[in-house]
Amino acid sequence: MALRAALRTKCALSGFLSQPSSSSRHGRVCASTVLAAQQRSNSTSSKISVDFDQSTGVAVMHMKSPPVNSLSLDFLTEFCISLEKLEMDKSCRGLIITSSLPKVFSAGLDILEMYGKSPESCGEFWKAVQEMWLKLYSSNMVTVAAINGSSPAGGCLMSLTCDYRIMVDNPRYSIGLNETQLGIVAPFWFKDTMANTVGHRITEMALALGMLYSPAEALKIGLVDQIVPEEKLMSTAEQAMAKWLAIPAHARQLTKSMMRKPTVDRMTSKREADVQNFVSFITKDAIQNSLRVYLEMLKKRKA
Ligand SMILES: CCCCC/C=C\C/C=C\CCC/C=C/C(=O)SCCNC(=O)CCNC(=O)[C@H](O)C(C)(C)COP(=O)(O)OP(=O)(O)OC[C@H]1O[C@@H](n2cnc3c(N)ncnc32)[C@H](O)[C@@H]1OP(=O)(O)O
Repeated sequence: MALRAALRTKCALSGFLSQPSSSSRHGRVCASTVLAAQQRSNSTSSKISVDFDQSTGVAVMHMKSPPVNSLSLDFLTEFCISLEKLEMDKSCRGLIITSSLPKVFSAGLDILEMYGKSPESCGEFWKAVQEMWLKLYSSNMVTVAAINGSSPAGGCLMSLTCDYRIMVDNPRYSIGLNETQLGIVAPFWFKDTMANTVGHRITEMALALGMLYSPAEALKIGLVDQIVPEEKLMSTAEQAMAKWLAIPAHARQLTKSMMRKPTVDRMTSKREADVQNFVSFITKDAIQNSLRVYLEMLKKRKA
């Protein structure tokens, strides 16, 4: 609860839509850069750890919530707090998001947060999902997803919010918005985020069929930007980051805002209604039944 209270306070202070402005980090004299004797810092919470290299201004966020980095309320809360801290540190210009777990980037939203829960819990959970999306999609930092494992549904959404996606070329990994396979529906802002990346028609078909793509297929439709062997993932992410950071920050940030603001505005203007929609949808008996069947299928597949 303390974490959630901390997050609420931080969010109230910073707002969600940090627009690039004359006070953006570009060109600022940065106290932490000047004063820091230590070039690297590390912060760790139970589900996230962050390595920040002050010499490059790039942080690497490692998701480390076994077994599958599912996006539970606690995970999302820690994630948003870490993100907010980096966003407020003007010496941090870039963020690489990756997983510390083998085989899985993120299994998406934690199904157990949506199954058998009260409407109030579901509402609190959904607000945290919205917040993660808003913070990432409107971040002033350059964001790179280093996708080192499967990344279905909410995991795919998290990747899609980044500026650039690099995935390990392993055909056993998959990525996509597979919600319909669970008997649920990707909300409009998941759909918008994917359509902004791969276009309307591909999104329509992908969402309707709940498609999960191999890395090679994902590259072909533009769902990821690059595929690389596992051992080259982080060096490629660093190279991509350097390329994006070489662009004048104010120009890059204004361009990002110009491209993403209509989508962000649409979501923020419907935020409350979206929570109500989610709660009334997910608590329906038929939807709860679909989630139960899906959870059983996951367990059977394992056995
Ligand atoms: C017009 C009206 C519209 C209204 C619309 C309004 C609102 C919208 C409504 C709803 C929107 C919801 C959006 C939902 C988004 C999501 O992200 S849903 C989650 C989707 N995720 C998945 O389908 C992934 C499922 N998992 C897997 O496929 C695999 O686990 C894997 C990620 C590929 C990893 O495989 P593997 O390494 O083999 O691990 P296991 O399968 O053995 O799993 C280990 C344990 O983890 C549990 N688990 C897996 N995924 C999840 C998850 N997402 N949540 C919770 N738990 C998960 C799995 O059951 C195993 O548990 P046990 O060890 O057996 O206890």
